[in-house]
Amino acid sequence: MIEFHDAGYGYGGRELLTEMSLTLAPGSFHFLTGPSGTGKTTFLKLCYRELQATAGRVSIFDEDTRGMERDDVAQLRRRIGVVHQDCQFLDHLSVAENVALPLTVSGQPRDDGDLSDLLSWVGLSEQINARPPELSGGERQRAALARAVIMSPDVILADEPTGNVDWEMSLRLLQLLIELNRMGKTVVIATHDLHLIRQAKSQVAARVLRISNRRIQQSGADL
Ligand SMILES: Nc1ncnc2c1ncn2[C@@H]1O[C@H](COP(=O)(O)OP(=O)(O)OP(=O)(O)O)[C@@H](O)[C@H]1O
Repeated sequence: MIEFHDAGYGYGGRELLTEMSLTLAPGSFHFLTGPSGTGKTTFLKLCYRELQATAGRVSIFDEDTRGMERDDVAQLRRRIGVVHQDCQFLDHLSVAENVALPLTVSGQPRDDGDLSDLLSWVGLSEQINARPPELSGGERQRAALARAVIMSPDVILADEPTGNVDWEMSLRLLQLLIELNRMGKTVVIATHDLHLIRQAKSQVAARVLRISNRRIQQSGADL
């Protein structure tokens, strides 16, 4: 589904990630971990072609992402939902409108029943008409997850989705991501939280990608 072939990336010629060869198979569940600043967000950006590898090659859905046309990139992004680390929203729109934004932007019809089901799945039924500044940290993360999955993507990339929330909320978010994986979605979660990785182990066949010394090391979830 997403394949790295001896891929590397550097900002401004300074190598950050190197010699990455790995496959994120359809329906797989991966944690991506490593100290702050080692390149987790950068790796995720390579996975949705926000960045292009500066060495080697990254293929997404069997397509080489080098020199891809803008339309092809847009097409590919529709199949990938991203939960960004800072989960930005448009503050003048309601939670429901923010979550539905990917549909609006791509000119697709919005089914209010489906939207309400999705918001209830993430536990935000009460906040449908709230504005983003009224949400707590955990509610924002769940709204960001709902927005990432509204287009029914095949892949979900979550960048520190439990960054600013307490343990109980982290588990709730993890549960939602595990449910998505059970529906057949490929899931990648970037996190510092080793407890979260251990917690997932009993429920899902998670693999761990650890960034160390500019390279990605793969292992099971036995930490
Ligand atoms: N646009 C950019 N231009 C130059 N350097 C950048 C850019 N984006 C990130 N970097 C640098 O690349 C390195 C890796 O950043 P990245 O955000 O991928 O790390 P991370 O592992 O996700 O960090 P954190 O856990 O703190 O979120 C950092 O040193 C960062 O300063």
